[in-house]
Amino acid sequence: MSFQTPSNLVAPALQSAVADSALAKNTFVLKAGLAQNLKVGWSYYGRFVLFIPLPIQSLRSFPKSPTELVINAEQARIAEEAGACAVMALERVPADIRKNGGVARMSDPKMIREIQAAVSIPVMAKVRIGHFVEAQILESIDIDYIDESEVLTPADESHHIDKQKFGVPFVCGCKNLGEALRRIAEGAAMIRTKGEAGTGNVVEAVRHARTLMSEIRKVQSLQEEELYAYAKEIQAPLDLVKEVKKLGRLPVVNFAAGGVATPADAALMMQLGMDGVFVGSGIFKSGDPAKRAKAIVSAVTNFNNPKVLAEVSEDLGEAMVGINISDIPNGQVYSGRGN
Ligand SMILES: O=C(CO)[C@H](O)[C@H](O)COP(=O)(O)O
Repeated sequence: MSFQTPSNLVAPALQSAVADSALAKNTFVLKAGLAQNLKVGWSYYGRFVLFIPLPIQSLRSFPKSPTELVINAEQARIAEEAGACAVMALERVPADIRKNGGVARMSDPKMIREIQAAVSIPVMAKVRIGHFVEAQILESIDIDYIDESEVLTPADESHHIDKQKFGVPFVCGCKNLGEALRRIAEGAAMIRTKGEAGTGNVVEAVRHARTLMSEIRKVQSLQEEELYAYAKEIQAPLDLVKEVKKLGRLPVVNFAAGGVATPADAALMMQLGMDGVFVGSGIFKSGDPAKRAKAIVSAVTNFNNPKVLAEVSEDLGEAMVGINISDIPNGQVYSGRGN
């Protein structure tokens, strides 16, 4: 496998694409070009990108009131109009998966096709950890990216999907460097922190980002001969540990995910060194998803500018209420799934 090194050359193009789409309300500028980039394995540097996982039932029902949690067809484009570079098609945002319980599986392909038809930006969809047949099905319907996600109920407690066998790129979650490198060795083209999805609580995403970044700094400080023992300690392939030392970062794009609920949360994750942000429940469980989505896009782009962050944080309406991690019942801590 060859690893794609982030290329700063592509960053300005991507940045302007996001800015353009925010300006040109109904003009969707992140089209095939970006999809192509996604498919060739994230050969660009996605620092200014925001992903907004999109609840799929939004295409099927209209809200009964402004605070209705089910989102309508218009809102299917919220993410796109807000400047997101991709959407994640799923039936329920993680907060609802958490609330409803039961076994969470890959979404109905018909529903995913509806999302593909509704937006022009790339569409991602989730499979259960280890469920390679769900991945084969998604690949067959030309999904742009597969998320092998701990938010769904794991299908295999010991094995992740061998992602090298697929043409479609995969994203996987991690809590630390060892986990990230194991997923990359299996073929993941993108990594995200796991955080604790559906809680509206950023604390776990922060923990995972800090752990990952400090372990990357540790690798950089080690001498070559010390890498062997460290690779063994974190249970990661030696060649990838060496690659991290050389690059001073993961060899693939790394986004924050799980619990981001405010523009400040998104900027926090960016300042901690993430390349972009996934946001789902924090937007679609808030009082004004459209406004919050735009604000979060702006926060990701202007993550180092407190004045802009203050402006976009104003008057956003009700935020997602959120859950304290200590209140999550045993077995419902998603970040512990699939190590
Ligand atoms: O796809 C994901 C994980 O597979 C989500 O992007 C992520 O975890 C979103 O969580 P939240 O709803 O808390 O924003």
